[in-house]
Parts: sequence; C-alpha cells; structure tokens
Amino acid sequence: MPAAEPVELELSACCGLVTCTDVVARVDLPGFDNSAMDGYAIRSADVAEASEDRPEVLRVVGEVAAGGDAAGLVVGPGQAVRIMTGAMMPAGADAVVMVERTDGGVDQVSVCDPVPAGRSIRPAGEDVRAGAVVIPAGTRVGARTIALAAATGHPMLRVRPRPRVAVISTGDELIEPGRPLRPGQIHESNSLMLAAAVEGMGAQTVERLSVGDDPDELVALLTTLAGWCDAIITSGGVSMGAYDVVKAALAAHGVDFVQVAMQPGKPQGFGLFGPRRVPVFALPGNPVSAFVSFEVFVAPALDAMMGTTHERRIVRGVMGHELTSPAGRTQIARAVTSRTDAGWLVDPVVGQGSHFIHDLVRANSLVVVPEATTRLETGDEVEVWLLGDRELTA
Ligand SMILES: Nc1nc2c(c(=O)[nH]1)N[C@H]1C(S)=C(S)[C@@H](COP(=O)(O)OP(=O)(O)OC[C@H]3O[C@@H](n4cnc5c(N)ncnc54)[C@H](O)[C@@H]3O)O[C@H]1N2
Ligand code: MOO
Repeated sequence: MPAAEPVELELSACCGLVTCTDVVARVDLPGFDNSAMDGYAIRSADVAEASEDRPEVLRVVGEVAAGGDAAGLVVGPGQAVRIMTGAMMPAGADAVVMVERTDGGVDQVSVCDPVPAGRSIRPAGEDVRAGAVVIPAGTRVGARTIALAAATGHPMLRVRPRPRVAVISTGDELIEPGRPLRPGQIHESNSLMLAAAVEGMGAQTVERLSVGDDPDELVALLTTLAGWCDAIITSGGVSMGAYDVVKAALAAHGVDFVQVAMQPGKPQGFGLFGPRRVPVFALPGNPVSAFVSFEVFVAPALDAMMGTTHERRIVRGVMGHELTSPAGRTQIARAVTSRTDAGWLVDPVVGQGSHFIHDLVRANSLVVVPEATTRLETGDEVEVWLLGDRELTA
C-alpha cells in the first residue's frame, strides 16, 4: 500500500500520525540557566557556614519571576535575588536556596543551609542543544512528541495525512442500536467497532453507514465514496449466502473474493475500486471475524498509508488450558494473557465462535494457532499478540 504524500500540519492535528522529516531543535532546552525552585539566587560561598543556629543573613537586591529578564541584576558578595521557578538566573549567583530553608525575607534573608554551587539551577542546553535532531523521521506522534516539538520551537510537523476511511456495514437485518428490533433483526455493531479501530490507529473515519442487501445501491455508494476517500471497509455479505450483497456487487468491479486459511476471517474480499484505485477491504460480517480481519489485514495497510510499519506486541506464552483448532486453518483465538513469574500465561476465552462479542471484549490478546495444529495442550508454547487497548471486562 503506497504511503500518502506528506503535508504540514499544526501540532494539535498531528497526534497518531507519523513524521516524515527529522525535527531539529530551533532552541536550546532549557533556553537559559534558570531556577528549579522558588527561593533565592545566592553565591554558594556566602552560605558555606550557614546553619539553623547561625543562619547567614544576605541583602535582597532584586527579584526575578518566570518570564522576567534578569539581565540588569547582579548578585554580589553578601547579596541575594528573590527568584521563582523557571526564572532566569541573575549574574553572580551560582546556586539557589529554596524558600523553605530561609525566613522568606523581602529586604534581607536568613539562610539556614549551606548549598553547593549549581544547586537548583537548570543549565541552558542541559536537555536539548539547538540543532540536534529531537524527533527522527518515522516517529509516531503522541502527547510527549507533541510537547517536544512545541518546546523546541515547531508549530507544525511534516507528516503523512490521516487516511480518510469509509466504513460500511451491510445487511437487511441491521438496526441502529437503541431502536426496537423486530423478529430476525439485530443491532448493528460492526461499523461502530471498525470506525473506532480506524480512529484508534490515527486514521480518520469520514463516513460510517449501514446499508441493506441491494447490490446496485452498494455500487453507487462505493462509486461516490471512492471519488474522495482513501480506503473503504465493508463488513458482511462476503460468504456463500443468497443475499451476500458485497460479493454480488463488487466482484464485477475488480474486488477479489477469496477463502483465507484462517479462522475466524475465512471469507475475504480485497480490490482497488474506481479510477482512483481506492483499496476496498470487504470483511466478513461476524463481529469477531470482522475484528480479527481488521487486525490482520486492514491495520497493516493503514499503517503503510501513514508511512510506517505495523508493529504488533508479540510475546511467547504458555497455554493455561487446552484449545482445539480447525485443521488446515490458522486460528486467531481470543485469550486473556497475563504476566506471571513463570512468563506469559494464556487462557483462551470460553466462546471462540465468531459471534461471541462479549468474550471478544474479555480477551486482551490474540493467540496464533498454526494451520497444522489441531489441539494445544496445557503448557504448550504459543505466539500471542497483545492487544494495545485498555478494554477489559470482568
Ligand atoms: N455455506 C457457508 N456459509 C458460511 C460460510 C461458508 O463457508 N459456507 N462461512 C461462514 C463464515 S466463516 C463467516 S465469517 C460468515 C461470513 O458471512 P458474511 O460476511 O457473508 O456476513 P453476513 O452473512 O452478512 O453476516 C454474518 C453474521 O454476522 C452478523 N453481522 C453482519 N453484519 C453485522 C454488523 N454490522 N453488526 C453486527 N452483526 C453483523 C450477521 O447478522 C450474521 O449473523 O459466513 C459463514 N457462513
Ligand atoms: O471465518 Mo468465519 O470468520 O470463521 O467465522
């Protein structure tokens, strides 16, 4: 999947995106020697003999707060300048004594402790030097990266734009959650799940729709969406049923429908639709199948469009109980995986059918059972993909 052309975006719009040039610090961090404490800038030699019983008394010759210019201030022998956290150090001072270790005086101050030279001073450039690469190209931007870019003087970052993704659920049986169900109907959940998964990756869900089993309507909708979206995800209608609308509608439009040796997620469709060759991921309708298909096929593609490689958190775990698996298909089982003293312990959830949404949410991981394995015993080693979210129910 080709990566999108880079754009310059304001920092506030960059969370979840990937940088495509090195970010070079425009300023030192800290930008100037400054105080780490509210207190007094002093000369350490002046307070070398100070104690609770015999405090050193210094004359306060000025005050500097954060944002104030200390250029006109000089601390001479026997003198102090009142200083606030983040304020510029005045010339002559080589340490700061925190206010709690003084009497807090305004015209003169009694200091109860000796402080070594350099105490409570944050030197210029201690954290970052101007000109240093602080955020390499290819970094996924998060809250902390945004802070670093801002602090080093960058209002914008060069990133790959958020892919604009349309999510379409298909099926005459689907009813918006909250609306009453007639016999045979169910609440639509896949479009909401897939839209959230898209957003969770840093991509953007620009349309979320649920349509019925009318092939012409679906083709017309995709034709419109493919005029401006970057990717389209459908769910349902890809299997062998008489009303499998996605397959019926899109097979004639360059979308291939295949059976993947995987469970869940056996029936899949993929193709490039319309003149803009927009990728269409036609996922199966069973909710667990749709989720696993997103993880396996869609997430890596969206990451590639955003200019990065999809990284899974893979660990080796040990089965906490047995699990059967279909022959000839790689099973992506759902499990609760926990870290123990002996390593990662893997407990597959009870409901491994493709319709068990509650058990999908109970799981915090996916277990990869190889195609040739039909049974895992307690104690067998397996590959586990830890899911990166914080969804966990009892
Ligand atoms: N004869 C065969 N039947 C089926 C096969 C097969 O090989 N031969 N494969 C099964 C497998 S595996 C899967 S997975 C499903 C995939 O079916 P579809 O992609 O055609 O999906 P639907 O039939 O439309 O729906 C399946 C199931 O999921 C529910 N669903 C659909 N969309 C949503 C939604 N947006 N939100 C919530 N639930 C949804 C739907 O009501 C069905 O229960 O096919 C098997 N059949
Ligand atoms: O592939 Mo289906 O997804 O086994 O339930």
